[in-house]
Amino acid sequence: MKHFMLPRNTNLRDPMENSSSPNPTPPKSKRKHKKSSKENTPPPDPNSQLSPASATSMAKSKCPLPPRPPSSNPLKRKLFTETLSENSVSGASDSGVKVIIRMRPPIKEEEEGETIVQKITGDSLSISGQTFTFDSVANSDATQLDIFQLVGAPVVENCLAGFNSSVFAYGQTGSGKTYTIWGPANALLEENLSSDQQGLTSRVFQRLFARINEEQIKHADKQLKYQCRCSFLEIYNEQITDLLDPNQGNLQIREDVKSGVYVENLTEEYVNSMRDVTKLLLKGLSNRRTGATSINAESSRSHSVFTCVVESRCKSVADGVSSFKTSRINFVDLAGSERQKLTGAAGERLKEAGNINRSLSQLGNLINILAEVSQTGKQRHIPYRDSKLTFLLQESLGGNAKLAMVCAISPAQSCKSETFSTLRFAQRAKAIKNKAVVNEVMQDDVKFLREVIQQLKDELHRMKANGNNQADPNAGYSTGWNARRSLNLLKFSLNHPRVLPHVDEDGDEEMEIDEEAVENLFAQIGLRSSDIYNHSNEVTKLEIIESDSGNPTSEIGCASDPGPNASECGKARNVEGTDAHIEEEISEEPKTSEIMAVDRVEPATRSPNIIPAHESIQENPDCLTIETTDGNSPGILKSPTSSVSPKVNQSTKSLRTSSVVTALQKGLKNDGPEAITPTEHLAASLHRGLEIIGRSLALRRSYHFSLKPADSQPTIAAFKVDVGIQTFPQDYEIQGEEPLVFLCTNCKERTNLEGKENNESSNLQLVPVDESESSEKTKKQVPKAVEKVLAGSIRREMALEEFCAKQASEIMQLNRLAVIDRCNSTNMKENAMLLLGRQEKIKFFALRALWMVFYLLRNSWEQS
Ligand SMILES: Nc1ncnc2c1ncn2[C@@H]1O[C@H](COP(=O)(O)OP(=O)(O)OP(=O)(O)O)[C@@H](O)[C@H]1O
Repeated sequence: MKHFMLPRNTNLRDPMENSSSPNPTPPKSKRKHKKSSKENTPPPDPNSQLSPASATSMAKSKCPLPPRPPSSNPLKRKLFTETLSENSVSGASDSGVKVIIRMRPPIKEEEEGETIVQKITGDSLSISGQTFTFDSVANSDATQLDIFQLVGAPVVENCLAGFNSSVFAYGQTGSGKTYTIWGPANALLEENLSSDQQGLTSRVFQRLFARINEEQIKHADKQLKYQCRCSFLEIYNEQITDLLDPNQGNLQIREDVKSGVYVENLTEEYVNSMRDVTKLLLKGLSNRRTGATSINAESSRSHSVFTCVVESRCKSVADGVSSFKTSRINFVDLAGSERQKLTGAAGERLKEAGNINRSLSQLGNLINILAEVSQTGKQRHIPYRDSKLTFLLQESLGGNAKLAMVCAISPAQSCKSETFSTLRFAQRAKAIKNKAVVNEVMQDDVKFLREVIQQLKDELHRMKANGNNQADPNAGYSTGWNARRSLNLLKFSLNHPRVLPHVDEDGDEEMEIDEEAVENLFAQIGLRSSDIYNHSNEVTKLEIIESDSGNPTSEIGCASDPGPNASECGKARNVEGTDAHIEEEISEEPKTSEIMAVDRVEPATRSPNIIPAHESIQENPDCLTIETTDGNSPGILKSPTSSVSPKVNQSTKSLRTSSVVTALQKGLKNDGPEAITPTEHLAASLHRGLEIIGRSLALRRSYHFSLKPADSQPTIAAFKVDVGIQTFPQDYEIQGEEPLVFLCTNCKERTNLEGKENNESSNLQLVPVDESESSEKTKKQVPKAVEKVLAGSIRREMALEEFCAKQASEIMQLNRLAVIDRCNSTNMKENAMLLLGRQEKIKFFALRALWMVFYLLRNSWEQS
């Protein structure tokens, strides 16, 4: 049951903790929870013996109650089902609605008339030659005890087992619903407690208290304790009234993720004995709206719902682990359907009848839909909110509750049409499948989740601390890094080992281009695309050459250590077989450095429009890194080499915006204390990069990649646009004079690059080439290669984003479960995920923007 009529936050509270008193402290609520001082000594049980099934159920249980359950709250239940160990969860049981037909004896006026309903067998009847079959058919001579044994006894055992249960009485006015559920009013009086007229509710409570007593004695070693609290309400003309405090009218139904559906401000009172319950029943029933109709002198004009929440706690003798169970029993006496013609209702009665019929028709409609869903498996909208009744009782209708429907009928010919209607309703109700689960939480589970929450809190604090430390050049990176660690932590905590989905980076799928988005991007960074295209007239052609010869020029960018010794980053490693490509994956251990292969790039003629990397780094650290291995190189264009189809190899994976942030923050440090956010850095970088590219585009320069043959001439240093890689041209030596040696601070490996074989991946170079010698094919290949690089990165980022979203949803579920320790960490953890999401979004945005720019470039080249 979805916490219907339960005060907020009461479901998983532990009122019995530290309480040896049989009368625990009432929950905090506007509703009253009156303790009873009565002894929990059940009166003699007039009802029949325990069912064998229940005895078996008890015997099997480790604690006296059946297997461990998910929570009654669907969200909590889901989380438990998904995250906790097998033995802590019992599966949901699909249970059909139990339908019992009860035929009342003919009343005086009907005695002379014809009886049209005949019971055929224990579960079937016939009416006007038509046969109907249900779970049970109770003839007019069936006693209240018979009905208790059919319906009430299972309710008690289910309740003790931790299942929610509901009993609905449905039928036309005067058919015996009230009689069945409550019994005649005088049967509730103390002197008549053993009367055979007693209604179902009284009998259930008698049995319940007897069983509770029995179980507590039997499992005293496990400190088994029970606690019951009750509420009583009516829905009259679509308004809810508290029958235990009728001054509280027009109560509102609320729903939240923690408590499910409940009635705000509804009185709840603790009950420890039959006497307590009787008192409440008498009080509530006397406050019910009744009225005389031609069929029933005391007709109920409202739906009334009596609810009892039973909570239990026990401790396993073996391991000392406590378990908490919560179950709920609803007794629902529906107002009777009536035909105005038949009842002769007028005035207020007529208005009531209209409301009653409307409400019952909405219930019928809901039952039809639920029956259809159960039979066909089709997903449909279930209109629970059509009426107060269905909204309030939604958990009983197709949800987490075992439902029994007692359909009362009259045998009289005059009621034929109504009886048919009731039987058809009963048939449809029979088709509904509920999913009742045992509502139990183990202390171990609570402990585990508390630990996870604490870890997440700590992680969030660390992230925040790092994120706020703008002056620290490492801040951005470490924040990003911690975000990854958080994901790992989550992955670990939630016991969901998973890796980022593999993305084929070299895939050739076309990416969708949003021209408008490109324009927006330009606008955002303060440029108009037209400005860019009309910027300059110089013609230069750059080519990325893949060299497999000696003298490979490689840069190993130390992306992860942009601190004070950042200049040491980009230290030597043998390019071959080194970390030429960095897989962007979540690893359990933090990586202290990311080493990226960058190719030596030689400048063409030193165009004023092309900014050397070292200048750009010194003058404007925010720009995209354009590096040169030799800032002093003469501006001689190298003869183009024959082009080979470019391979976007592993080095392309070095396009990482996480490094951008790092690099930018390094620059930030050099620039002084002024705090610039990573987003601003990114925007500035894009601005600068686009400007450069735009100028080149305006000059109708062609960029393309080629594979440089092994025997190619040493290239002259040129510029290379390498997104997100911090370069340190000052560390470069002119090729041929000194071996190029770079050492990463972290790995401290020193490798002489000279004369070593080059990994293909490290040899991408951007060099000026003669346009005339470039083939059309090559022209197209250049942007395509870049496109692939960017597309791959974008896909990877998208995958990461998707992963983050999944993790976020898991955290959300975890947050919902956080009711267990009443921690207010929901927002914190959500913020954490937002933070994670933002990091990834920045990267994704940057890559996407660059990809768009290159796409435009390609178009332009193709056109030219
Ligand atoms: N099984 C029964 N045995 C004896 N009397 C019965 C039985 N069922 C109903 N009655 C009597 O029939 C009358 C109408 O019953 P009841 O008030 O329970 O009908 P109802 O379905 O609740 O009607 P309404 O919907 O108008 O409230 C009552 O006087 C009740 O005592």
